Order: sequence, then structure tokens, then C-alpha cells
Amino acid sequence: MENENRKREFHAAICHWLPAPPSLLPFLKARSFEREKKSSRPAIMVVVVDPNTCFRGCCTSDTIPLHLPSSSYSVHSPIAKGSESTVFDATLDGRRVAAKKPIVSTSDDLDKFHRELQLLCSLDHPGLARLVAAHARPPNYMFFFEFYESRNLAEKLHLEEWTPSIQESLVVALELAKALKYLHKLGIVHRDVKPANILLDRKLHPHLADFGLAMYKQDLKDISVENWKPSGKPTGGFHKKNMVGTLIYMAPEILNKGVHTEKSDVYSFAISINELLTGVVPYTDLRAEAQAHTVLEMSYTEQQLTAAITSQGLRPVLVQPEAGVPPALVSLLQKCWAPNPSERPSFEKIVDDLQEIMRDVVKTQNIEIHDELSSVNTFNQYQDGIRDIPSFQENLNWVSQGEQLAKEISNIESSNLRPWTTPQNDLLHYQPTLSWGSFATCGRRETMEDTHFLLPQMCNEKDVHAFGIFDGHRGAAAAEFSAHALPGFLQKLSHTSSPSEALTGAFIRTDIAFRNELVLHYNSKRILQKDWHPGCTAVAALILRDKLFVANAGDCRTILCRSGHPFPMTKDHVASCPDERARVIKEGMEVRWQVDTWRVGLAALQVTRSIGDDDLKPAVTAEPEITETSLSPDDEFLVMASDGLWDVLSNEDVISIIKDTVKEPAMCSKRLATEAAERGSKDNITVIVVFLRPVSTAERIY
Ligand SMILES: Nc1ncnc2c1ncn2[C@@H]1O[C@H](COP(=O)(O)OP(=O)(O)OP(=O)(O)O)[C@@H](O)[C@H]1O
Ligand SMILES: [Mn+2]
Ligand SMILES: [Mn+2]
Repeated sequence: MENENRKREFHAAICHWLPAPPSLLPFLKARSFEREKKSSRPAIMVVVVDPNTCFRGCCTSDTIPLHLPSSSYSVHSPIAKGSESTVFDATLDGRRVAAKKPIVSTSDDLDKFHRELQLLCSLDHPGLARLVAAHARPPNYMFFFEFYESRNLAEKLHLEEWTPSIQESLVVALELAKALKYLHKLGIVHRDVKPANILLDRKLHPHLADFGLAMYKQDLKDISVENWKPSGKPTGGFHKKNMVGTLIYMAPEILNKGVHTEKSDVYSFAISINELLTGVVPYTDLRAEAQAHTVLEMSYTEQQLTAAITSQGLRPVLVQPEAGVPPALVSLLQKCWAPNPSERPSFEKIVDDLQEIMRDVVKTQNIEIHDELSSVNTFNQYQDGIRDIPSFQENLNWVSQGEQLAKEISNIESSNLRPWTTPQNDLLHYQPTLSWGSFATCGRRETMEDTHFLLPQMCNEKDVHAFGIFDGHRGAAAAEFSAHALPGFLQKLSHTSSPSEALTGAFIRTDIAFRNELVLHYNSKRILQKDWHPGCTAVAALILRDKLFVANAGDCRTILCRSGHPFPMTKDHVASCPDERARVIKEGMEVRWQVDTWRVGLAALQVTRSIGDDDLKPAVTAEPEITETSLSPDDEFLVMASDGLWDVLSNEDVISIIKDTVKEPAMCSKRLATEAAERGSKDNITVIVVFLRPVSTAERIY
């Protein structure tokens, strides 16, 4: 029955050129595979055009829809009008996008559109303008891009007169270099790198746009020198088809009508970054030199400028180190615009160099703050780990920052190492049989600040499993970061420390790493609000053969159901708990009765342990309390949840709900969360259920 429906939907999609609904995607893949397998047999050719293939069949994408029903988008006012296209403000499925509508009047234009679309479909990098959809059918040809709010770099610099800090400039340079490194790895040269094609998002991260001239290097070789001919256009120069890019950003070899290589992009990159650092349009400050200041408008001086660039080595005025720019950066730019392309570094090298420069800048500018951090930190011994942390990240996106950190940690350790290697007599121990599942809901809140991770068979070890929940407060940043960073640290420490040391270490390091990241962002002015101190509570369970370790900081809770009764594995760390209150006061932080309960510090936080909460450290510590339990056949399941569940359900309620539910962990998790929401929980709710004995999903226990 379901299959029939699918077929019907599939045909509907083909006949009406609709984008494939996600439910069809596996089916579509299976079908094209079928076709491939059979392709050697003679058969009647049925032309089936997959919904995610362009009209001609040359462009395909798994993720980007290439046909849109006209009801799904609307195009508003133009943002920019170029020589070959117009870019419009537009809406696609309710979301703001940029619609680029190229002029398609000849078959060459059409070829060009499809070439650009093919290329765009194959790209996926945070430093590139992201294509979200396309419309590739006559009479409407359009690209829909993610919308970048802060305009292009040229307008930002020269219309808004933006004066970026050195860190902001370095972020733009590094992220742009990474994007170009990515393109070059794919064998693509951009050929039009310039500030007008560098789009900035709200957080001033760059996204390289305009692939109108981008080409596979392979195809460029076919363009021979004989193709050059004057264009005869009033703007002068040559036919755009051959002589591409904007004069002042063009490398001398291009001005000399040579073939564009990766190194020509390197040159344009250097000219653009120098413009970013100086705030000056190339060559416009050469006012003393009679012919130079009009080069931008007057075509006859273009030739003089070209001659000066190619034969006299004329370059824009280099940014001066006195402007606070690291000398290493100045000399890197100079190398990048060397006359001889082979002397220019590759983007691989440029990325490495820029990362090095950034590290130095951050180090010198942050010494004071780092000192302050370490002096108040009771776990200075863990500070060593911090050096592993990259100074700057792709986006101020805490999920990706956590991911990035976890990646860096795992790169450092060889992944062949096994965690907590199995002792010889292992077979004598009880072996629990695990199944796990989770459910998370925003509940009645507007934002979701809970996160969690499921890490069964950690490091490919079949008897080692880790699970965790983070409940963010004052924003989701700490929770988003920790859900990736903490398992990363845990895996790293699993090779060298005991299970409880590894858990403690992972909590502490995650906390320090997160707060250091925040300091970096304050300094780079990406966070303008210096009194923003996000945090999160955390609970993590580690099951190592027959041993259960639960580490907790804050008011998430974990219970074990043993012989039908709940056993708390954690204690809530809240200021209303006398021990915790006394500990916090002893650490020098005020605890006061405010409104309805005891609260810590000016922030009036209810919890007394957490990751983050920089303004309340060290009193509100990230050090977890750890319990260790030997598992036996009496142990049925484990329930971990954020306080959104425990606010309205008792430990006993939770056990009896699970007893009454089909024994499927994800369903149990969902049932618990739903029940809590129905009972009036006002918070986000996250639940993880781990069965410790074999269960049949048909089983019900009444
Ligand atoms: N995704 C986007 N979000 C916001 N603005 C955009 C976006 N894409 C393009 N723009 C704006 O439109 C301008 C032109 O875009 P683009 O360079 O892709 O078009 P073009 O017609 O190829 O221009 P060119 O004259 O450089 O060849 C950009 O400089 C930018 O200001
Ligand atoms: Mn452009
Ligand atoms: Mn263009």
C-alpha cells in the first residue's frame, strides 16, 4: 500500500516537474541504480526525468531542488544589476533568499547557465555562497542563494566605511582562503575574486559568490591565445568570454592574455585582502601620479595601468605594519601578488600561514584575559589541553565550534587506541544487552536550549557506550558547544585516564574550552554584549561492560530502574540544596533567597554546577559528581532527562510510564516527554532511555 502511494507520488513528481518530496529520495536512488544495472541490455528507452535533474538532464543534485512550483517563491525588488544578470531580493518557502536571474537570450547564454548550475550543484563549503534551489526551465532561469545580509565587501568597505579590527580582517582572509583552497582542490578556478563578489553574512563571515566565470581548470586549457580579440565595447578591454575578471584585481599573466590558473586567484585574493586592510580601492590613492586616479572610469588609462602592472610591477599601496597589521601578514600578501605565478604560495600554504598569524594575534591580545581565567580556575592542570583549540572558527555557530573542536581532538589522538582495554577475566562479568533511544522537544518554550548526544559503541568498542544531556541557560551556546566537545574530550581521555577521571576531565575541559572561545569572540567583537555568560547543566552516563558511571553537574537527572524500583544516579546541584549552597558560599559567591528559591550571584542562577557561566566561576563549578554502579541482571533500564521532565514527573512516575509502554527506547522517551508536556512542564524536555536487558518491542508489563 505504501509502495503504491510512493509510485503515485513519484509519477506525479515526474509528470508535473515537482521537486521530489523527501520520502521519495531513497526510492529515486534505488531506481536510478536499477537503470544503471540494466543499461547494457537493449531495451526500450523510456525518458524518465528525475525531479532533481535539470530540464536538459545535465545538472543533478540530491539536495538542491532544480524545479520549483511557482507558488513556492516570489521575487521582489532588484538588489544589484550586473552586466549578465540581475540579483533580486526574493522569498522561497517563506525564507529570504537572493534570486540571481541571468540574461538568457542566446544558446551560449543557456549553455553558460547550465555550466554554472552544474558547478554550483557540486559545491558545498561554508565559505561559498550557498545555492539553495534553482529554476532551470524556460522561460525562467534563476538561481536561489542563501541571503547574506551584510552586503558585499566592496559596499561594506566603501559605502558603509567599515573599519574592521585586525581579527575581523583575519577571519575574512582565512575563511576566504579556506573556500578557495576547497575550490582549487576540486580543480575549479574562480577567476573573479574581488570584494564585490565576497558576500558578508550578519556575523561578517565571508561567502565567495558569483561563479559566472568559474571554470574547471581542465576546460580552461582549451582556450588558446588565438581566441583573443578586442570586444569593441565602450568599456574597452576584451571580450568578456576570454578576458575575464575586473582589471584592478587581474593578475599580470591574465593582463598579458595568458591562461588563468589557481595562482591568478591567489593574486586577486591578495589585492582584495589588501583593500580590506587599507580600506582603499586599488590604485585610487596614487593621486600624485597623473594618469592613475582616473583609471577606474576612463578606458584609455586602463592600458597604461595594465602596462604598469605587467611590466613595471605596479601594485596597490601595501598595508603598513604600523596599522597594527602583523608583519607576517604584510609579507604574505606581497608573496601572493608576486609577478611570477610560480612564486605565489598555494591556498594550502596561505591557510596554514593565516592560521599561524591568527594564533599569534590572539595570543598577544589575550594574555591578560587568559591569565585572569587561569588564576581563578581551580583546575589549572587542565589548561594544557586548551592549546589544542583552534583560535578562530568557521562561524559563530556553537554546534560547529563544538564539532570542530571534537575533530581537532580526535586528529591529535590516533584513533587506533582502544578505550579502557578489556581485562582478561572479562567473560566472568555480567554483560548487559543495550538498546537506546531519545526524544527532545522544545515544549512550550520558544527556543530549544537542550542538546544531547548518543555515543553507543564509543571508539568502535562494542562494550563501551556514552550518553549525555545538556540543558542550556542564558542561551543555547554552551549546550550546543558541549554536545560535541564533551564526547570528543571523553574519547580522547579514554586512552589515558580511568573512567571517572576521564568523565571529570571531559566536563572541566569542555567548560574551559567553551569559556575561552567566548573570550576570543568578545575580543574579535563578534559578541558585542560582554555581559553575556551562557551556560548549561550536563549529565553523562558511561557504560563500560558491567560498570555504569554517571557524571552530573547541575539539575539534569539520571535514574536506574533496578528490580522495578528507581535508584537515583545523580543528585540535583541547586542552591536550595544545603551542601551545595555552603560550597558555593565558601567559594566566595553570594547565595540569596530571591523570588521563590535560593539563587547564586547577580545572575540569580538556580543551579550550582555548570559548564560556562563565566561570571559565576569558580563557585558554580563544572566539576561533576560521579557515581559508579556495578550492573547485574536486576537492572532494567536507565532514564536520563533534563529538568523539564523531572519538574512534573517523579522518579516513580517515570518507571511506571515505561512499564506501561512498548519496550522501544525511542518510543518510551517520547512518551515520557509527551506526558511531561501534558502535565504542564513549561521547559524544554530531553529524555534518553537505555534498556539494559534484552527486550522485545511487543513486550508489555502490566
Ligand atoms: N546571496 C546573496 N545575498 C545577498 N546579496 C547578494 C547575493 N548574491 C548576490 N548579491 C548581491 O548582488 C551582487 C551581484 O551578484 P553577482 O556577483 O553574483 O552577480 P553578477 O551579475 O555576476 O555580477 P557581476 O557584475 O559581478 O558579474 C553582489 O555583489 C551582491 O551585492
Ligand atoms: Mn559579481
Ligand atoms: Mn558575475
